[in-house]
Amino acid sequence: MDPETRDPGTYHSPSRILGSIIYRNSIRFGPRQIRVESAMLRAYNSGTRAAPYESLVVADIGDVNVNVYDLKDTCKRIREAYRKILATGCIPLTMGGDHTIAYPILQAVAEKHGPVGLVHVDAHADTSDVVLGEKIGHGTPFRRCVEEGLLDCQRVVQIGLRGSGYSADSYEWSREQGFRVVPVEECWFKSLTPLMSEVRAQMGSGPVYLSFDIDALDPGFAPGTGTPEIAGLTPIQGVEIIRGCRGLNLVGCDLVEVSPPYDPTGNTALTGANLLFEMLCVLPKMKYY
Ligand SMILES: N=C(N)NCCCC(=O)O
Ligand SMILES: [Mn+2]
Ligand SMILES: [Mn+2]
Repeated sequence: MDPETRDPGTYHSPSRILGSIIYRNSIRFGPRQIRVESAMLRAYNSGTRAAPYESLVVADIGDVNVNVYDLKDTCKRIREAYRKILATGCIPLTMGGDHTIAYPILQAVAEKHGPVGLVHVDAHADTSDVVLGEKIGHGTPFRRCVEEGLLDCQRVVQIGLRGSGYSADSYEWSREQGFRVVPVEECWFKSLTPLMSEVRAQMGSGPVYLSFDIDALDPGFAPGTGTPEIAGLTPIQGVEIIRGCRGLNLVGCDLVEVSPPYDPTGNTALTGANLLFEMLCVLPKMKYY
């Protein structure tokens, strides 16, 4: 389709290689829709018997005042906001927004905790150096984090990676840093509970950040996202991963890339809300009946 005749609401841009990258935007409306769908959540976790509201002080503290016209300024605003949030002793659970937000959040997290472990659940490694000419974007956060020493690379795992890539081995850079890479093919047709036993051993007792890109799930379950990739994880596997984080020294979590315009049933936002609840239920000092 001729770039000039495309629907102005759809963002296309020639890639450096073939075709074009089609990024379905409006991710910034994700938090609003996740809040709407979170109305269905109850107080206790029937699967794990966790009682989050008996264990912790839990609050929705609202949105960071981002700059929708300037991504770099938005990152600065997020970093400054999270410095203040973390100074209170809070463990933030963040709704994205696209995966760019993990970079400024981890800048603030590492300032407080030092280089942290990372459980990264995603279809994409998000370790590109430059995408569409930009160093800051949702395809580059973890490259920037490594460059700035924010991650304890031997304690990083990336789970669910898949899809077409910019090179034959899209995960080479991750492995070169010392990350454990778990491509989706190693997840197909199996419970991820055994994998999470290995991840807990890898993470040890040090601080860990959990970053969950909703596009880790198969688009049949979570179509409302900007860069869907087929043959993904099931919601059951997503829950297994999060529940497998029980006992880790979690210092922060996020759930990113929910795009409401592509989520007509609301199921993607509903799944995001439930995954965030599961994250709440594995935080340190949780009471279980
Ligand atoms: N959805 C996230 N976080 N990243 C997608 C990157 C897609 C790309 O660079 O082509
Ligand atoms: Mn991502
Ligand atoms: Mn992704």
